[in-house]
Amino acid sequence: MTEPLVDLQDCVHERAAGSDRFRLAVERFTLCPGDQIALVGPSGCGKSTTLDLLSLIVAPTRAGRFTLRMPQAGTLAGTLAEPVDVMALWRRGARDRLTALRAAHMGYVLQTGGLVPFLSVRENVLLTRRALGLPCPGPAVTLMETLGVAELGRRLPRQISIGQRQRVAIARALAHQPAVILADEPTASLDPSLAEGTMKLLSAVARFQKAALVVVTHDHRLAERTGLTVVECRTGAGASVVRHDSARAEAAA
Ligand SMILES: Nc1ncnc2c1ncn2[C@@H]1O[C@H](COP(=O)(O)OP(=O)(O)OP(=O)(O)O)[C@@H](O)[C@H]1O
Repeated sequence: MTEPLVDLQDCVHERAAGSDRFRLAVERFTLCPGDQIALVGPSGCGKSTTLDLLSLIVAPTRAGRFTLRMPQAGTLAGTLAEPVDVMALWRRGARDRLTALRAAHMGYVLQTGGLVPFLSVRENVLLTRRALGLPCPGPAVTLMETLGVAELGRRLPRQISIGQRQRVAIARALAHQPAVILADEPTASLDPSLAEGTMKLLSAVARFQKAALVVVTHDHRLAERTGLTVVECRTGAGASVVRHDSARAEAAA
């Protein structure tokens, strides 16, 4: 059985804004190498919050288990290192360690690209590689060619189209070869024909790099056409619930 990269069990995140209370219960969530998941559900159900939990940006209020087991440096989805107890890191307030884990092993694609406006396309793509001290450009050249943005390297983000910006954002998220790619509505700002091509490219490059992919999307059908496993964030009595156990799904197949 494949070992999960991410393993959450009985994880709860609660927040209050004024008199509004929000409660998200991740009953179980495992993410294995090669998984490609689309997280869908009604507006406000907690899809982005789930992504923020997975990307170590938001702390769980409590968790029965929250571990990360990432590939050892330089093995690209090969041998997995010993599990890291993420919940223990949050309890200890070890934010530097959480930030380092996120930077080394995760890539994040935002809805509107989030590119640094005063850096060229090439420097945007290389940003995380440089921060991690990895050789540059490394695999970024092939990645930019695959995503059709290699010719745009010298331009600034404002000098390219919105569709190109999203493909640059995908290149940036993958350039340091993270084990996990998280994307929040990566095609929402694109027209439907561009959205389909971009989602399929994201899926293809993630598969090529052997990274696991979690995409938040409103477009259930696009997720299915792309071949992503659809996981629903359900709203219930007083809480939203997410459940996905890819390790079990594989065992049952
Ligand atoms: N920074 C915040 N402070 C307080 N409440 C927040 C904050 N961000 C989100 N929320 C609330 O938390 C709940 C979950 O929000 P979240 O963004 O995770 O939902 P979502 O499913 O991604 O929504 P959408 O599909 O509309 O983007 C909502 O009730 C939202 O209003």
